[in-house]
Amino acid sequence: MKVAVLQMQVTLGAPEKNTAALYRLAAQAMKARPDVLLLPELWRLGFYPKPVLSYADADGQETRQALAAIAQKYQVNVVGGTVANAIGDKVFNSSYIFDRNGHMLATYHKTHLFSPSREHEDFTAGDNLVTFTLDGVKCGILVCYDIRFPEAARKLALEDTQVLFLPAAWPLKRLIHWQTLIRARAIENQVFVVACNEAGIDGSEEQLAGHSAIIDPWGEILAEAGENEEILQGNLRLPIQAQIKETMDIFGDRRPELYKKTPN
Ligand SMILES: NC(=O)CCC(=O)C(=O)O
Repeated sequence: MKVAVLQMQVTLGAPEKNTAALYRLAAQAMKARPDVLLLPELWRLGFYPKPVLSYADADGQETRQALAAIAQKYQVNVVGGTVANAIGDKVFNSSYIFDRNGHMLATYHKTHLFSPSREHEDFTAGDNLVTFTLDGVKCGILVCYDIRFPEAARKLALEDTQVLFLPAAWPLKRLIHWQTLIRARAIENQVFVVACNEAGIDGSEEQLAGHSAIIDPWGEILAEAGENEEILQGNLRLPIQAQIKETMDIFGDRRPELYKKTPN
C-alpha cells in the first residue's frame, strides 16, 4: 500500500484558499501513484477560527464533495483529514473516508477533544471508534489528541487493523510528544502508523510541528517530513506485520484479566 501524506500549510478561516491548496497538493502527490491520500486535521479552516459554528461546513457537504471529487478523479482512496462539521447547532471534528470510486466508506467524529485548548467547549465529541477497509486492508483512524489515549489505539489493534491513520494539528512546542507517541503506538500495537500533521503558522499564532511520519509495526520510521509544507510518500510492506507478530506475540501474551478495575 503506497500512501501519500499531504502535510499542508493551512490558512486560518480560509476554506476556499485551503481547498485550492488541497487540489494542488493532491495533483502533485498523484504523480507517484499512491493508493491512499491522507490529509491533516481541520485542513479547511485551521485549528480553529471562532465561533467555529459560523465557519463550520453544514453536514460536511462541501468537504465531502471535494474529497469525493479527488477520489474519483484520481481513482485513489482518500482519508480526508478532518472538518468542522455542523450538525444542527453542534459541531463535530469529523473525518470522512472515501474509496477509489468516490464512495464514502466511513465517518469518524474525533472522540477525545483537546481540553487544554477548550476544544470541548466548541466541538461535540464522537462516541465511537471506527474501522474501514481500503483495498482489502483493515484500517483504523484516530485524530490528533486521540493518540494520547493508548486504550483507543489498542482497541483498534484488537480489531486486527493493519494501518492506523492519524490526521493532526499538533504544535511545534510539543514535537517530542508527537514523535514519541506516534512511534510508541506503532510499536506497542504492531501496526503501521501514518500520521499527517499541519505545517507552518495557520494564523492562530501557533507554530505547527509538521514532522508527519510513516512508521512500520517495528517502529522503524519509513519517512518523516520537515517543518514546512510537504508531500510525504511511503510504501507500507503489509506482510511484515504478520512476521513481527510471529516474532513477538504481544497479543498472545496479553493478560486482559489484569487490566480491569481492581476490586476494593
Ligand atoms: N488538535 C489537537 O488535538 C492538539 C493535540 C495536542 O496538541 C496535544 O499535545 O495532544
